[in-house]
Amino acid sequence: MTRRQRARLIYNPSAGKEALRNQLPDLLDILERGGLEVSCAMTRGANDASVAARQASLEHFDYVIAAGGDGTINEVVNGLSDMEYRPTLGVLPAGTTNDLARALCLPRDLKKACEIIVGRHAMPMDVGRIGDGYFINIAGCGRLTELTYEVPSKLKTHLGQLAYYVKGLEKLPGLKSIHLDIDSPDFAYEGKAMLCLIANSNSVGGFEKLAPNAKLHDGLFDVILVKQLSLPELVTLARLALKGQHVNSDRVVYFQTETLTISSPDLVELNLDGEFGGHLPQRFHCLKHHMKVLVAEPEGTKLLDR
Ligand SMILES: Nc1ncnc2c1ncn2[C@@H]1O[C@H](COP(=O)(O)OP(=O)(O)OP(=O)(O)O)[C@@H](O)[C@H]1O
Repeated sequence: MTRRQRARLIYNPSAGKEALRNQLPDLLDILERGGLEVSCAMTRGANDASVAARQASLEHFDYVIAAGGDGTINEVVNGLSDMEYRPTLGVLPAGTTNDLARALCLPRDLKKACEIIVGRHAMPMDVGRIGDGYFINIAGCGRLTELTYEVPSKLKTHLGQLAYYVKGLEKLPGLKSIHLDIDSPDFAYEGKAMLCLIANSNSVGGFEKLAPNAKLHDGLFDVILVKQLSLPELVTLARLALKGQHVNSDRVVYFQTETLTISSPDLVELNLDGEFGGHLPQRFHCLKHHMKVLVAEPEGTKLLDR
């Protein structure tokens, strides 16, 4: 008799609008009926998801299911990325923005997302490495990126995605540029910038066209640098970004690369998948196909063809 495959469900009960708490029994039922033997690990605070993911790797689970927002998925990927054996990742998008789930075309409905997990259709996914840490969607620097971890969790629970825009509007008038020195085999830049994003996926901060050519499995980062600009120019650019047309602006530099170094004479904070990720200088590497992730069968095939 073949053994049932084992999954460790790592869930953050505080993520998003706290929908996981009520739905957990139903979700476990779908996973079990789909032939998975599931055990759970609930997070209580920072780094718990990383520790639980590492443990699941040591115990040779077939799958690790990350249930929460991008912060929880980031922790799970950080826990797994250094391990020799990396279970296939499943995602239950229970956060506020859910950038990875958007990039993977996963449904927001958690029951439907469980159906996709039991379908067991895996595709390869790149992971970004920076120092001894990892990211899946995005690394960013510039004052605008700092707002993502300044949004209080209570505000996100009540307002969802809107909480980010409220915080963004509050910050806009005081926004200052920073000096960046970017070096890569594909492009170099030295000068003032409002923002620099190193994208692994096409969905960043809920904007699905911010890095329009980014693919999760191409082994490349899409780098988007916004040069110094005035407040009205920034508003115009944000409007273009909704349609993916900002990359044609002369205020934007857009290129793809496997590796790059960013430094600055200023004290510049880094944002990794929406959380604080240390300071510049840093070297970034895109680790091609470092993980496997579960997706819907026709969607996953389309994603690979894109
Ligand atoms: N039980 C818990 N109670 C409160 N905070 C928690 C708990 N477990 C984990 N956390 C914290 O939750 C954060 C990650 O949240 P996550 O990204 O999953 O959801 P979110 O912030 O609602 O969604 P998004 O990242 O999409 O905005 C981490 O900073 C982690 O320390």
